[in-house]
Amino acid sequence: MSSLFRYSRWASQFKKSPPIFTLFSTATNESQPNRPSPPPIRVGLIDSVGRAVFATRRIGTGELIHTAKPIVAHSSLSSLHKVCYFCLRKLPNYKTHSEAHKNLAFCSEHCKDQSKNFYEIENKADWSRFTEYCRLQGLKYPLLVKRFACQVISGVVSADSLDILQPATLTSEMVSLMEKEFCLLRSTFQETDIKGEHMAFLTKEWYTGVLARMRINSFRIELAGGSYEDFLSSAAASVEAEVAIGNAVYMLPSFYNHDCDPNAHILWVENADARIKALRDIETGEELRICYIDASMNHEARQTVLYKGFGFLCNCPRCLSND
Ligand SMILES: C[S@@+](CC[C@H](N)C(=O)[O-])C[C@H]1O[C@@H](n2cnc3c(N)ncnc32)[C@H](O)[C@@H]1O
Repeated sequence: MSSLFRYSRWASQFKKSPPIFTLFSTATNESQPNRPSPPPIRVGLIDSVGRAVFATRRIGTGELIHTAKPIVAHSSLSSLHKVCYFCLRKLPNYKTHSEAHKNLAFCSEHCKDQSKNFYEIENKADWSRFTEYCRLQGLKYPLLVKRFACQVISGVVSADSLDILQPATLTSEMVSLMEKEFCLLRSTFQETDIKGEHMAFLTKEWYTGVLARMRINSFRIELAGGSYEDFLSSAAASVEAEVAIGNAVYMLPSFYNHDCDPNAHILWVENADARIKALRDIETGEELRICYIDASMNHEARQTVLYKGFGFLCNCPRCLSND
């Protein structure tokens, strides 16, 4: 099946839905008053961009709209032994690369416990060839797919749990370039004692489908330094900076569309838990948008980066006015 066909089949699922639908209930639960209130947002569908996030009440500047835990996270290769395997929190006394031994470290018993099952799966294999290949090719998504595959094998997530996310359209050239990393991933698992039936999902089609979703929906995690006020002044992270501690995929943040003059912002303070905050006052019913790129670039450069990185031509008001 061609990637384009797969994408149009994915997109047509949503055309069958009413124009605007609510995926996440925002009603307060009066029978459980101690439960935190649901976030003041709903996910709806609009013609120009597909799914989108809307405010269900007025949201003030600087308000924390919601937090989100990753579905899957992986440290960047340069941070591999410097951050917690599970939450990517910086470790106080990390080992240097030459000292580092095979096992990765945790920041707490809680993180160790949360990732116990898939950490054991990952630790059964020798990932040195796979990791080296990713390092040489400058690849980050295969590392996320590897971690996700370990989660699937361990049974903590199902193999189709990312299917709801929008996939990138992959050219046949991109798909053939993935052959080597896919083969390395599969052969690394095959060298372990993991039973074949637990790896039945690990086909090339599954790999490319997951990677296509990660290309569009994964976030590069940079911890916010300084005060939140300092951070508000910088609406977007630089795509090229070397300060990322890792990458992660989330569910709800994946429904936020891009704007070159956003009203919301995603940030990370101490680990991979994301916080979505309002950059300015947002009215009830207004769409919430974040900025995927460095918004200080000029119009042409922004369009190029968005098209190459995410495959879309930006239709935000700033771009439509050629600013
Ligand atoms: C992370 S997803 C956002 C949620 C997406 N609309 C959905 O239905 O899943 C990013 C995709 O949304 C669309 N999109 C987001 N921002 C856009 C914009 N400013 N202009 C045009 N399309 C946009 C593009 O198709 C892009 O690949």
